[in-house]
Amino acid sequence: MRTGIATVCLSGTLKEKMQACAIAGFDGIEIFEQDLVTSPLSPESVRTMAADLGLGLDLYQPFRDFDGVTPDLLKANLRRAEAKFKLMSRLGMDTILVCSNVATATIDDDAVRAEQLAQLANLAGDHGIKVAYEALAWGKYVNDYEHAYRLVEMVDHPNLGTCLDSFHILSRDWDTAPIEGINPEKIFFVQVADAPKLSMDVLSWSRHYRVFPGEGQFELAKFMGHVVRAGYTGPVSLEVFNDVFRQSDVERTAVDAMRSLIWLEEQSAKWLADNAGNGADGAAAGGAGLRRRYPMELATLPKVNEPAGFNFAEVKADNTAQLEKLLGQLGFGFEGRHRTKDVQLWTMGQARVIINEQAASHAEPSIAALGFDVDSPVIASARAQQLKAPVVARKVQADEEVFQGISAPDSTEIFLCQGSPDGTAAWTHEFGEGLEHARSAQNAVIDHVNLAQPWQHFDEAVLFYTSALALEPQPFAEVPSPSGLVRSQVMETADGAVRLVLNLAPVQQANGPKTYQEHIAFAVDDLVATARAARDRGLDFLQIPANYYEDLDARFDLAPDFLATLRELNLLYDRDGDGEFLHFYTATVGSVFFEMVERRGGYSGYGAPNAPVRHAVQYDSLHR
Ligand SMILES: O=C(O)c1ccc(O)c(O)c1
Ligand SMILES: [Mg+2]
Repeated sequence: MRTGIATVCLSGTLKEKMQACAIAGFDGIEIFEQDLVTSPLSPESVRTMAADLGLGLDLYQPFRDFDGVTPDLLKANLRRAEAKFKLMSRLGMDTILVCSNVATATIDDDAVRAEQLAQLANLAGDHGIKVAYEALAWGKYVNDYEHAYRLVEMVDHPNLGTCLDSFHILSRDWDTAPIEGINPEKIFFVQVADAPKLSMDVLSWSRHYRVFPGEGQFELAKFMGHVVRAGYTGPVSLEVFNDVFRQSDVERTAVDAMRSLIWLEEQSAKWLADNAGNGADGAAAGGAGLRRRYPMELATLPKVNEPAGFNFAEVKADNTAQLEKLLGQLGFGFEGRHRTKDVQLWTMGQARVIINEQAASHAEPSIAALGFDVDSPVIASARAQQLKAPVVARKVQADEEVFQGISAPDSTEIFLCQGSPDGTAAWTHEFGEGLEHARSAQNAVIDHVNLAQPWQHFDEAVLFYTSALALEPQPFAEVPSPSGLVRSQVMETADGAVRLVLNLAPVQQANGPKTYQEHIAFAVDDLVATARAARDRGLDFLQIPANYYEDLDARFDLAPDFLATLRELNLLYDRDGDGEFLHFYTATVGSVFFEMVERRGGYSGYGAPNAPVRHAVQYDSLHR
């Protein structure tokens, strides 16, 4: 698959954008007109620079408001087009995107449009230029890709084809199957963008909220599957208008973009394999089940299953006393120090927490690393690296387990560990004898981990965990908090063994308290007993307001004894059609706190109705 990206996706000058695209490994770019018009570089130097960087200049765009106009306007439009064709020959470019008329069309007649597009195609032919006509979702008369293609067929000129843009097609919910019926010679260009499903006017949605494939909710593998089956072999190019990406670090965004195409390529191949034998493919393949080859080559990636569970969580601090105290009070036992590193191991049943003492001085406790159980750490690491995940190097001694580590977008280190059927971890032998602690007899596992994401890396994080770790993004929620509306996105495995919650922290106020907090939640079988024991050990619970319990009673009509127990122990409660959920939180140290949960029945949520209470209490304690 030939990869591309429009310069409009990125921040910086044209030169910076081109360099970042080359570093990220793109085959070609679309030059967005504004980027050239505002550049000090001559068209000739852009051409040379692209050649030096090994970047194809695949599309010049956009040319607007051409078709369906009065004769006077048509004359002016053809003059404008000719100037662009001449410019393109200086750039050494041969394809221009013409989008359907939004502003100046006054004649709604396909015969007129076809006649005008034919004149444009003739002129383009004189300059050796190909015109890719794209239906904008908000085009005045042409806003549907099949309509745009009908016009291309009516004109039937070698210099006129169509551009398919997934956003314009999927935002309008157009059926994508008819793409297979398009003559592949007439698909001059394909643009891809994902988006969250939002209800707003489609122009605003398109201009501000597009995201890279895998970061939104569109069925892009299916879209691409139809494009591939149509027989298209040209560039598949990202065109993502996004307010955040346009102000983020350009090299980093280009890598995020490239990751999305590598992932989309794999997902498209998978869609084609899963859907072999239906639609046009069935007829071509001569029946179900036959794998066929398509003109477009689709690369695959090392395959991984979703992780089987958390292997460990690691918290880092320069002063670890508070963390040790909290874990001890929760019922964790100290298993000892590592033979060669300044780290401690604390466990409760199968929940393993590493306290890393190597943090820089004055570093407050924060979640530094997460280990996941995978079938094959080497294969999982190969996949992540092919998806351009940065590798984390950790020093190991000869007889120690080698961890395959990658760095997540928020710099959390992700370790891919060898899972074991009984949930134990071989590396724990590297830790010396611990002190005897009055540890809990209860089993525990890591239930979920909640990571605070910097606002500019949130979408990147969703794609990272989806593509590299095979977690499934769930629809995101918004949690009201005194410091803002917190966007919360659950990423989990189908069986719920791994649940990661990504929270977009509200922007930090200059002199305000820290809004950045994250936590590790452990599941136990008997939360009330765990809470009682923790209270007896002096645990500092997050104090839940009395109003909460009144509301709880109003909503759930709880038995008075049970309600009294919840109130007494600062427990929170939720219930749905599948089961019940009990949980409590510790006070925060640095940016970290812990949660203990008990799931009853098939409850699979996180106590979402209780999240605003937690946020409010934490905010309050920071302001005190
Ligand atoms: O928003 C626009 O104007 C615009 C321009 C060119 C495109 O290819 C597109 O999809 C949208
Ligand atoms: Mg487009």
